[in-house]
Amino acid sequence: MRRYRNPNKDIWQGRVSNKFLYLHEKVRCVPLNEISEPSKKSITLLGYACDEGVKRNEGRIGAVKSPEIVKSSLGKFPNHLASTVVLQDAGAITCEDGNMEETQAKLSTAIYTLLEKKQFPIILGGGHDMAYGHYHGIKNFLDSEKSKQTIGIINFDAHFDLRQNTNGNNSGTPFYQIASESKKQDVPFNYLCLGIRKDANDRILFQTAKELNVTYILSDTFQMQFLDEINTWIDAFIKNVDKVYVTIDLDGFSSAYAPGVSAPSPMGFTPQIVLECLKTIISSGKLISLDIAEMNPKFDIDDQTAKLAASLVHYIMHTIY
Ligand SMILES: N=CN[C@@H](CCC(=O)O)C(=O)O
Ligand SMILES: [Mn+2]
Ligand SMILES: [Mn+2]
Repeated sequence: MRRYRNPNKDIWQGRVSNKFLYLHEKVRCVPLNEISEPSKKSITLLGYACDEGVKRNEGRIGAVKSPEIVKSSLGKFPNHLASTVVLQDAGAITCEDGNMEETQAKLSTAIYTLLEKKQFPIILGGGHDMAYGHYHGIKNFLDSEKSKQTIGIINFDAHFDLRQNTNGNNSGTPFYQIASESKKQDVPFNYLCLGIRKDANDRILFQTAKELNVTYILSDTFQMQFLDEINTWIDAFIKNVDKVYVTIDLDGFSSAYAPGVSAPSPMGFTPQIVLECLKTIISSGKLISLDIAEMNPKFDIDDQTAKLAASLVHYIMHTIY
């Protein structure tokens, strides 16, 4: 299959217990075209091995290699999932020729398939252009169901990623593209950004956010001492939509936690506030799919960012089921 790599079982290694104590012992490698409807609850991990969008956005490339590194870190973590929960690795969507748009389309189709097969998808990027394909997969799936359901996008990020795509699409344009298409289709654009840095978004981006009615919390208030108020904003946002798509850009975390990204944030947020917000989002029962973007192993230190991404996946898996 073009733009697709089968799961590689060699990356799933670690301490051997023979009692499913570790996630590498729990995970099943299942190619995308063999994913079937589960009798139990099922989580599928899929890579988005593409940093073409980062390259086009003049960022530091390297994220293409991240999905397998995050999976490999996760495999060494303990497994506390119930035996009734299935965990699958479905490989990765790839981009060898610079055609990011076709890779996004391939991701969209993969998301549609995963949702149709009643999986909870966790997508590991790759650049944040992943969000454009991911959103479309969710939208196409919901549109195929008879009831019209609305999607709320919650983005943990230092950046709005609302750059206008007049000179092409890249890792900084996905939510602008979604907003423009939503307007044309007369579909609401529900976008909540958590952790926006004033020193990392220019005036045009703030103006665009205002015009598109984007709700956002700045990084200086996206902190544990404001948790009650933050939860009030999240609850109000979720109440207004049918399904929630969460996207976590690792460059929103302080570079003390996430040095391995294209655009680091020394003044970024903490893992604690993100876990609290994820708990709130998951408890709504509306979370349909999730991704983690922008991990760049080339700039990681002692695998800290890979482990942070793996810890987020670990927390999410153990909180949804
Ligand atoms: N994915 C988004 N990237 C940021 C990059 C910022 C930077 O290079 O400092 C953006 O376009 O805003
Ligand atoms: Mn970002
Ligand atoms: Mn981003």
